[in-house]
Amino acid sequence: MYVDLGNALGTTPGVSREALERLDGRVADAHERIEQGRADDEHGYAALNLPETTDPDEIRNAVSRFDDPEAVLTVGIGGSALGAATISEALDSDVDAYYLDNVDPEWVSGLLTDLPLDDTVVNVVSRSGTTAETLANFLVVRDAMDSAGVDWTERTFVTTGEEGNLRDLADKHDLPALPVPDGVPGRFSALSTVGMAVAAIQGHDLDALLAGAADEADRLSGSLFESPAYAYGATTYALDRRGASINAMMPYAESLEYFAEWFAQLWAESLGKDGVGQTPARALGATDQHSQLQLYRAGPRDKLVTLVRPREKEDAAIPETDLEGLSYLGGSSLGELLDAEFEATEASLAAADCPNVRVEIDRVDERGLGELLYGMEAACVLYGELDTVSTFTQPAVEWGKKAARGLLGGGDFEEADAVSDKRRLKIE
Ligand SMILES: O=P(O)(O)OC[C@H]1O[C@](O)(CO)[C@@H](O)[C@@H]1O
Repeated sequence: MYVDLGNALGTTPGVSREALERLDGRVADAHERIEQGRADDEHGYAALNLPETTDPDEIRNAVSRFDDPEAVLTVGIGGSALGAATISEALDSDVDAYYLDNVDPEWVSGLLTDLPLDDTVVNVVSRSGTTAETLANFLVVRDAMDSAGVDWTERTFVTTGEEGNLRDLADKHDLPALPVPDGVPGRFSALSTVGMAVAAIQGHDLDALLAGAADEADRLSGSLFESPAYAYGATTYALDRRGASINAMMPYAESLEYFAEWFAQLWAESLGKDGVGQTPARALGATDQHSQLQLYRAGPRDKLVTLVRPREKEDAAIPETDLEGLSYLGGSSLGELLDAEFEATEASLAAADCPNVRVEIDRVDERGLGELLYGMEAACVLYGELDTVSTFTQPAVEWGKKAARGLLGGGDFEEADAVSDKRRLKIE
């Protein structure tokens, strides 16, 4: 992973090189704390050990019984789906990957109608084993398989913790079960059993994913000027402290669209604590140049833009044309145009004094994804240390979970009654 901070220096909001040099002392202290946490396999910090602790053979063996299915359907939500989706959506495979990570009935029913259930592997993923959306979707999928005359126990494996409803189900029906890594919150689990089982079924190179991550891990050091991951984490932190409370993650590759969604959970759920936290905005280049860029360039000075691209990509020629005014396109290529758009957007933001950071990988392959996923995770951990937040918890999500369960009659939750139907001003 390569990071270029040039367009974050002296912008508005902006950070100076001197300020980064002053911050580097705190980066060194944070790095020491992170390394100690890794050495002690502490909750959360253990995520940064995954390049060594994830066993690709364990994953490959667990799914080896599913011989070349037409499709793999993941039933999970949040970190239990987004890591796998980021990897599978970025890479080509003959095995189609689908994700049920919401409980929209029309969407779920439509997908199950279209899926070849007799040739689909179902991957049910939940660290806690109790997430309502995941378990509800699993029950619906199992019923659809029953109705289709498919033996669901022959086509289902689970990835879950040692306890919970999902573990009980696996034990009861002797389902293949992968463990979730200890001490790794879901949003940090892409490079583990949670995020890599689908990649294994799709035939992707798990070792290259982990090798890319290991490369980035090897570059973590006591200075942001030596580590792309820390450079990104420290600079986004410094910009947030100076007013850039929004970070628009804008990859210039359709294959990285899911990566922006994964990044949003990583950044929001890790850093949004006790009244602070930089808001991730999901964007896509070049598409959002015709959508959100107006706000990024001419709106409030409260954001930075992260521009991500692969340095190499397969290309497609733009045919020559004699159409009036289009000669500049003909004979060029879509890749050249996309690169020109990337660089023009970068320059446009810089010309308007808007902070932006360039992040590049060699190409969107397993190694590049490993670097990018690990690099952003390490950047997030550093940011959390600098912002002195509890990076690896997510207590604020619990209220809504209990309320939803209470509203369904799954448990008493007075607060839900206290709030619902009180604050209404219905305009109908
Ligand atoms: O893997 P689980 O336990 O089903 O949780 C799914 C997601 O829900 C959360 O716990 C938030 O509710 C995320 O942190 C997690 O990635």
